[in-house]
Amino acid sequence: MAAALQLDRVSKTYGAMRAVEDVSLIIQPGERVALIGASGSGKSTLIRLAAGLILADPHGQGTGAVHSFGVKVQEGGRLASEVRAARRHIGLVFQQFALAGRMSVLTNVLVGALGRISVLRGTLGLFNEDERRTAYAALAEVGIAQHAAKRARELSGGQQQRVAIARALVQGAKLVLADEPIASLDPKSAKRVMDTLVTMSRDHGIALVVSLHQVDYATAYFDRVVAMNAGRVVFDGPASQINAAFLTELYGASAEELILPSQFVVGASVPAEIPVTQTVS
Ligand SMILES: Nc1ncnc2c1ncn2[C@@H]1O[C@H](COP(=O)(O)OP(=O)(O)OP(=O)(O)O)[C@@H](O)[C@H]1O
Repeated sequence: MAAALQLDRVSKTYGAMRAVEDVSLIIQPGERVALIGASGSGKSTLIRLAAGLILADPHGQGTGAVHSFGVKVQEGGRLASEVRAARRHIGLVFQQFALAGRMSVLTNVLVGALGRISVLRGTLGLFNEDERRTAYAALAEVGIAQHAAKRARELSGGQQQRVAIARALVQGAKLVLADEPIASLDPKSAKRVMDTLVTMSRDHGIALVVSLHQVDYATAYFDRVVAMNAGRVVFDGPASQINAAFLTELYGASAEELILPSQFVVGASVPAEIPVTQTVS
């Protein structure tokens, strides 16, 4: 089967700043990968490139290409003609909860169905009973069905992230790209959102790429970690290899940003070197 995500020699330059430099990456269907790196290392840019939200630098034939499940997203600095088909199976979860705050939670989840229904029906919000049932079931799956009728903005940050996950489920996403989904959340909500993302991936065989600042979450929830520094992939391997000493080797002084004392233990695989200030059962 084609890779869930394949990046071939992708770069992105902003003015004189190389945000992403010559990155090639393959994520298999159903695979879960944490993308780590200090602030400014290129994680968000890489995720946006993967989703076709921004264009890679034009490099010529065969480079700067992004494919998802064999469907081209972009190549050589141009969006592919089939990008809409690719986006249909790519779910997105962002740090800033990208929901329509005034609309109901259920409607926000139904937006996930828009790729499959007519523009007119979607614009008028004419979702049928089946679609509503599916959206409701997705909300139940992420544990917030009781909030279906509320306006999205009335929900907490963690609950809003779970709405975004439910939307990806309704979309029928086969790949979910989550850009710092827990950056604005308290530790308890962060754990809940990570649990929900990983459960969604496992239960539905959805490939998952999550960019994270907090390395302890990466090691607790993922088998594979991709580490970026100054736009480049500097490590791609088992999470078990990641500890404070290794991060210092990779990042020097900026490793501190990634291995700040955890607020709580998120899993047994938190590296022993990371000081833990408080334990929550
Ligand atoms: N739209 C933009 N215009 C100019 N420079 C940008 C833009 N987006 C990102 N950059 C720069 O590209 C580099 C990589 O940024 P990016 O946001 O991808 O990093 P990041 O690892 O996600 O950081 P953070 O963890 O702080 O979100 C940074 O130096 C950033 O300032």
